[in-house]
Formats: sequence, structure tokens, C-alpha cells
Amino acid sequence: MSFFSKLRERLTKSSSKIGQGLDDLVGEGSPEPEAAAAQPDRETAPSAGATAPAPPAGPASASPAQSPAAEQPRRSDPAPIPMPVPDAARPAPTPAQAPAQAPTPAPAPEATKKPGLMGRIFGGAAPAPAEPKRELDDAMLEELEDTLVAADMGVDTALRVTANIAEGRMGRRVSASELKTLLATEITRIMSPVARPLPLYPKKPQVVLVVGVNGSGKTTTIGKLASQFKAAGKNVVIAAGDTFRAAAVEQLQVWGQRAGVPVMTAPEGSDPASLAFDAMTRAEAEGADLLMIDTAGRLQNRADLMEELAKIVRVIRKKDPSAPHNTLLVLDATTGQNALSQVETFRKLADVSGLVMTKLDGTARGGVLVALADKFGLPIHAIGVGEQIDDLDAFEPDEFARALVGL
Ligand SMILES: Nc1nc2c(ncn2[C@@H]2O[C@H](COP(=O)(O)OP(=O)(O)OP(=O)(O)O)[C@@H](O)[C@H]2O)c(=O)[nH]1
Repeated sequence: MSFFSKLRERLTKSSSKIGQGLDDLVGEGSPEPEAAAAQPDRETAPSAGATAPAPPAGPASASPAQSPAAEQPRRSDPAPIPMPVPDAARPAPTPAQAPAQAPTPAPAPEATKKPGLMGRIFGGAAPAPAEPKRELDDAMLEELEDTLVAADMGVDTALRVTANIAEGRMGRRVSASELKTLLATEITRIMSPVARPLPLYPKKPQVVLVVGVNGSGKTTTIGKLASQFKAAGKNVVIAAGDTFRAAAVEQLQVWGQRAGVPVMTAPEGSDPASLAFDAMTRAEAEGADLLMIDTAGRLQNRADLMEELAKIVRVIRKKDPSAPHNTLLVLDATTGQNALSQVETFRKLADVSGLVMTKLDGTARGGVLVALADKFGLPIHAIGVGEQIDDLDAFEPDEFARALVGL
């Protein structure tokens, strides 16, 4: 199954929340389906994909268009990593998505009309049955905003998105699917600038520091990324920087085996900064392309752990003043709005260069990714939709937006 089919299938909790919400809010405000159907549309909602830029390469592939941070070396290694290609044809809605559909309306008069002259000449199909429509007014906009806030899009982003949808459309009648398309277009517009694969640099080793709160999916993400880099011919070393939990080290070793990548460990309780230093030495000696450093999960309010992170950075800079070249903050989608405060804190302390959002499967809080993009504009390198090695891929805004709204 392609990644995007998976995304579509696994984002069902978020998509049915928003999709069903939109179906309900249009359905409840459309008391006169016949009149609605008879009224010619004054506007056809644009396709979500119409304004979306070309999709980026895979998460682990070089992205020549991305400008590296000032202190980072110039990138010239564009080696693309083969990623699952998005399905050209969208899969049929899965049974899980079915409840998000609006109840089929009684056929409106225009649905049963004979095709017009052009339709008959070109053999056009009979028009689809008309959907219920509702006039876009203040009450509807308020309900729309509430639906978006409930899906964790955050008040500010929900307000902005709603205002953009309203612009020039007040008083018009819209169907649920038009509203979904408009919403997907808005989401795509917000997310396109941040959809950037993890950049690769010619610097060897390129040091990727992976940070985040406990259980956000750091280890799993490192395993998945390492496997993708390895498959693309990169020489990868992993450092198990969570020296406090033996189980964390073991887990990383399992991922290292799956990915076919060596994992450097240190005795339990030893200083993670010194392991990072040793790992830099080994990666340099072996001519590794990438050194991925796992770190212990830390709550953003634990100053001591945050200081430890700062020490890891100081120590690896003794080896390479430009390192770490990427600091990935791994966020768990199920934490919803808390992800915003995690970004704020980690950004101050660890100079976060990009985000990975995990666990988008099985949560109705997928909208938080839109809020993150809108608020911080940090690159989203990849998203995770499961626990398997191939359940991580580049973030593709149009696919995500359509899956999120239940299209
Ligand atoms: N459903 C789902 N589970 C995931 C995903 N990514 C990670 N997990 C699971 O989340 C749990 C925590 O993942 P870890 O990779 O151990 O998280 P961590 O941040 O390294 O955890 P700590 O070392 O405790 O800080 C594991 O059970 C993973 O299998 C995902 O995209 N989807």
C-alpha cells in the first residue's frame, strides 16, 4: 500500500471529525434542498490541488530548494531517496470514511433533468445528484470555526482559515463538499511553505540531533529515517543518547538491526554528552554520511534535562562548530495543543530546525499540524502514521489537507 493510501486510511479519526462536522453544519442549515438545488451556483469551489506547489521529495531526500540555516554548510548532495510514489488515482473511500459522508439527499429536480445540448453532443454523463447547500452567514462561520477548533487547529488558525473562506462568499450557498474543498485549499496554502524534506548536506558526518518529550516517537522516527537513508545508499551511524533507560537503548538497537545501521551505546547512567562526542569521533573515522543522535525524552518544564541537552550541543560543537546540522523535534499528534508549547520551549533551548509529527493515525487531533505550520512556519520534514518501519514519509500538504477534511 502506498504511503498516501495509508495516510488517507489512517487519518480517519481526524477526517471524520472535521468531515462529519462540515456535513452536519451544512445539513442542519439547508431546510430547502429544492430551492438550493434550483439555484445556480455562483461559484465553483476551487480544487485543493489547484494552488498547491509540486510535492516535495521524500523526507530523507535532499531538497535543493531549501535554504540551509546561516551556520549550516552549503548543500550539494541532492541524492534523492526512493520514496513510495503517491498514487495517481485516489483510492475509493474506505468503509471507515463512509460515516463522514452526508446522507444522500433526495434527488433534486435538476439531477433528473436531461443533459443539455453540450452534454448530449459530447455524451456527458448525467449531472450528479445535488447536495444540500447552506447559505454562508455568520452563524455558519461560527460553527465552522468551532469545528476546526475541536479538531485542534487552534483558535487563531481556525479564525484565519474561516475568515479566508468567508472572503467574497458571504450569502452564497455552499454544499459540504464545496466547503471541504475550500477548507482543503486553505490548509494546503498554509502548509505548502513548511513541507520540506530533511535537507542533506555534503558535510560528513551530517549530525542530526533528535529531541522531544517522553514517548513522542523519537526512537521510532530515528529507526525509520535511518532505514530510508540506508536504503538510499547513505552510511548512517546512530548514537543511543538516552543513557538513562536501558529499555530505550535496547529499543534503538532493535531499530538499528532492522535498518542495518550500527548503534553506538554507552553504559547506563553515563553522560550522554560524552557518548555524543565519542559517536562524532567514530562517525568521522568511518566516513559516515549521517550521525543520528537519539536523546532522552524530556518534559519541557524540566530545566535540568534541558540543560543536559544544551551540554550535548556544546560538546558536539567541539568536534564540529557547525553541528548539529539538523535538530529535529519529534511531536506526538495525540498531544494536540500541547505540541505548540513543546515547540516554543524546545526552539528556545535547542534551536529546532524542523519537525516530525508522529501518531497521526488514531487521533482526531491532526489539525494541530495546521496550527503548528501557521504559528511557527518550521519545516515539517516527515509524518508518522504507524509503528512499522515504512510508516513514515515526507509531508505532502495537498494529500494531508484532503485526508484531514475527509475528501
Ligand atoms: N501509532 C503510532 N505509534 C507510534 C508512531 N511513532 C511511534 N509510535 C509508538 O509510540 C511509542 C513511543 O515511541 P518511541 O519511539 O519509543 O518514543 P521516544 O520518544 O523515543 O520515547 P522515550 O525514549 O520514552 O522518550 C512506541 O510504542 C512507538 O511504537 C506512529 O507514527 N504511530
